[in-house]
Parts: sequence; structure tokens; C-alpha cells
Amino acid sequence: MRTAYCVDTVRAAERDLMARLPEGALMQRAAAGLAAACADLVGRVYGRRVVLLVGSGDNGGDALYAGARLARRGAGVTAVQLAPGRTHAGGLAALRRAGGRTVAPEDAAGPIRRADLVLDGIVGIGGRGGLREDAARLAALADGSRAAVVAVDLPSGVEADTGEVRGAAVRADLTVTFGTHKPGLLVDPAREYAGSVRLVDIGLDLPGEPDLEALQHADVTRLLPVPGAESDKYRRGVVGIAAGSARYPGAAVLAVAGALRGGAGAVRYVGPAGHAVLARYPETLVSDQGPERAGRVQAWVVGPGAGDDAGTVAQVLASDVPVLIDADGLRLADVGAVRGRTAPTLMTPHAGEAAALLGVSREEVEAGRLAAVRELAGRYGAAVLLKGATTVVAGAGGGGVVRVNPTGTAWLATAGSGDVLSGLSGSLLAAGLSAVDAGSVGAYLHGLAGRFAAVGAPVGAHEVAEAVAGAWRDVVRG
Ligand SMILES: NC(=O)C1=CN([C@@H]2O[C@H](COP(=O)(O)OP(=O)(O)OC[C@H]3O[C@@H](n4cnc5c(N)ncnc54)[C@H](OP(=O)(O)O)[C@@H]3O)[C@@H](O)[C@H]2O)[C@@H](O)CC1
Ligand SMILES: [K+]
Repeated sequence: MRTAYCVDTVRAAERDLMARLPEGALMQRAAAGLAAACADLVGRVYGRRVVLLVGSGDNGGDALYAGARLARRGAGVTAVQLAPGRTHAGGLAALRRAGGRTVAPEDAAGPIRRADLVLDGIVGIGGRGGLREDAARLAALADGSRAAVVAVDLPSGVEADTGEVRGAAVRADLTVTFGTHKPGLLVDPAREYAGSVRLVDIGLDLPGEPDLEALQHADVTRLLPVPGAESDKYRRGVVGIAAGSARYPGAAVLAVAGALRGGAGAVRYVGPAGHAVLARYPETLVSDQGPERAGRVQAWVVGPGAGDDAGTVAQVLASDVPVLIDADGLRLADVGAVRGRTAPTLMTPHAGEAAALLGVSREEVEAGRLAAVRELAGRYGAAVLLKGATTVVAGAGGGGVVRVNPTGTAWLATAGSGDVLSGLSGSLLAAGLSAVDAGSVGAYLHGLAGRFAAVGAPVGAHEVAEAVAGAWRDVVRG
């Protein structure tokens, strides 16, 4: 499991550790890891031109000490001091001893243009809001140069705890972060600014429960349902799909396509698109009697392509099995009915649907995904999976750890892709996974399937469904 912790927790762990170590030891650990990562990135250090963007805090100190290490290995290092009177004194002295030089921000354009490598030590976890004007100018120069940009701890200008980007920020090729990932490194839009991320262990002792976690292959393997020798289709779970309408039969077909790949023993389809479903998937159990009379299921998926069929949504919500609500179902679901449920509920909106439920703009949801997913999970008392550039999953109530999906791909932003995900996660619910596990494992497989199906080219939702089995195998193989 990859984990991320908020700044307050990092600061507390840092204080505890510093009390037990000689002064400056932590910064030396950080700088050593940073210099090593830079050396790996550029291949050969000797003769490289390195520019350090140095702010007034310890983030600048890290950059200076790392710069000193690179200078000792033969790099030409120039530090741009944003606040000359407040630059980290020890770091500056170390750089000068190693032969590095300093320039004022107004003289930085030339060195940045000629640099092979720029280290962004403007701000780290002490930063607030977008970059100030002088810092933003340096960030723009670095962006326009041919140099590789390495962010120290975080790309300066992004919000460490939320992943928000409220103004100008550094765009890095690599971020070298210390002690733990910060939430902003895993959540868009900030994640996009970070480039690839390398974690340097500095020995922080962090609490058991993180603020964010991202499943890895091994975690997913552990959570996937595995049929036992005694399993029959009913023991493996039956997932009911109440989806589609005369107008949108395709949503039903795609939700069933996802459900067939999610580990449930059988898929029961209820709704007006039975013919379309059977034509494509003859193994589906089809009923047109409505959810209450369709026969036993272990979980329901309701909503994809449902149009205005509020009655079906209400019937499903009244059941005593886990329910996944998606698409039109989200709009049609009564808050009180969702809150009153005793079995687990998982809602799977995209940003636009979440915005409508919260009464805010889509941009607001996209800018602050973590806050939005927690807020929705709190209002509905349900687990919520918010789809998008970074898919995030909060447990019912919205408190506690939020799961972040690491496998997404932009190619998944295609019509019907969400229907496949709802079927897949619903199937995992029927197979016995908790709402958060079903959502996050579903998103993980779906993202991986999207990558496998796309391989760098556009892809249709049915191809994503077909690639789920390959994703499953890949996960199990490790
Ligand atoms: N935690 C750990 O375990 C370890 C932490 N370490 C390192 O310490 C870093 C934290 O250092 P930190 O606390 O000194 O804060 P930092 O990020 O340098 O920024 C503070 C300065 O930034 C300024 N500033 C603020 N906002 C700004 C903006 N928008 N645009 C421009 N400037 C802005 C603000 O200026 P002021 O408001 O005072 O004018 C203030 O002076 C951490 O990220 C890691 O790199 C490692 O060395 C070892 C282990
Ligand atoms: K930084």
C-alpha cells in the first residue's frame, strides 16, 4: 500500500525524530537522497550545469545541501536566492565551500536557460497558496528551459494536503519527497505537476492510519474474490443490474459487461434492455419484473442509463443488500433513503454528477477532489467513489482514510466507461467486498484494463470491459 500523510502529521513525526538526532541530521538525510536522485536522473554529474531555486525556508536548505553535494562531484552549481537575507545559512555556506555561486533573481534567466538541471527549493510543506510573483517568474523560466526540473519535497505552489493548485506552480519532471508521500502528490491537479515521484526514507515514524492510501498490485491480489472448491454460482454471489432504458440500452449492456468480469457467480439483469443484453451476453439472467420480484441477489447496481425511472431506484434502495448507485440513479436517489439504509451503499459520480449533488460547480469539484468526496460521503452516509483524473474513494461518512486509484488513464474518459466500472464494482460487492474495497479494486482493475486496451490509442468502453480479465491476471501474477 502506498500511503500519504498530511503536513501536521509529518511535522509532528519530524519533531519527534529531530529530538533524538543531532541537529541538521534530518536535512542531511533529505539532501543526500535528493542529490542521489538528481545524479540518477542526469546520469553523469561531472560538468553538468545545475541551478537551485532557493526560497527562505528549509526547502531551500535541502536544495542548497544537495547542490553542494553535486558541486563536490564536479557539477557547476548556481543558487538563485529569492530572499537573500533569509536563505538557509548552513546550506548556503556548504554550497559556497563546495564551489557553488549565487545570483539574484533578476540575473537568473541566463543560468536557467543554460542549465541541465533545475532544483525547485522555493517552498515545500511550508508553502501556502500559489507562488508569489518573483517565484512564479522563476518557475516559468524553468518551465521554458530545456533543463530537467526536480521538485524538492513538493512542486512549489501546490497544496500539500489537498492536491489543489491555486495559482502559479512549478511543473516538475521528478519530485523527490521526504519521509512520506503528501496527499497532493497522489491527487490531481497537483499530481500532474509532480512528474514521477521518488520517496526518500528519512526515518520518520508515522501513525498507523494515513490520510490517503493507494492500492498496489499486492493489495488488490489480497482483496480479489477467489472461488473455493465448493463454490457454485450462488455462493460466489449474484449481482443485479437495474440499468438501461429504451433510450439507453447500451448502458445496460456495458454495465453487464463489467459485472461479468467482477467475480460474481452470475449476473441478473432487470430492465427494458433485456434483448440487447441477451444478444451480447447470453449467460445473463434476465427479468422484466422489477428489482423486488427479480429473485435474490447479493448486491445491486442501479442507475446507468436509467433515464427518469425513479421507481426502480427506490425499490433497489429499499433492499437489504449492498447497492451501487451510478449515473441517473444518483440524481434520482433520495438522500433520506440512502442515509436510512442498513446495508452498504456505494455512490460512483463523476465530477459533474458530484457537483450537481453538492450544488457547486464542476470546476470546484475537480479542483478539490478530496474535500468533495468527503463532503458527499458525509451528506449521504454512504461510501463515495468520485471518478476522474484521479479517482478517489471515501468510506461512509467521509472521515478516515481516502483511497486514491493509481492506475487511471486519460483514455478512460470515454462514453460508457463508467457503466463498465459500475458493473465491475457491483460484481465485487456481490462477491463480498466492502463498499470501499469494491470501489477501489474495481477502479484499479478498470484503470489497468483501460491502459491495456488503449496502449496509447483511443479505446471504446466495451474494449475496456474485455481487457478486465487481462488486468485481473496481471494483478494476480504480481
Ligand atoms: N518535515 C520533515 O520531516 C523534513 C523537512 N525538510 C524540508 O523542510 C521543508 C519545510 O520547511 P519549512 O517549514 O521551513 O517551510 P518551506 O516549505 O521551506 O517554506 C516556508 C517558506 O516559504 C515561504 N512561502 C510560503 N508560501 C509561499 C508562496 N506561495 N510563494 C513563495 N514563498 C512562499 C515562506 O515565506 P514567508 O511567508 O515567511 O515570507 C516561508 O519562509 C520541507 O518541505 C522539506 O523540504 C527536510 O529538510 C528534512 C525533513
Ligand atoms: K519545492
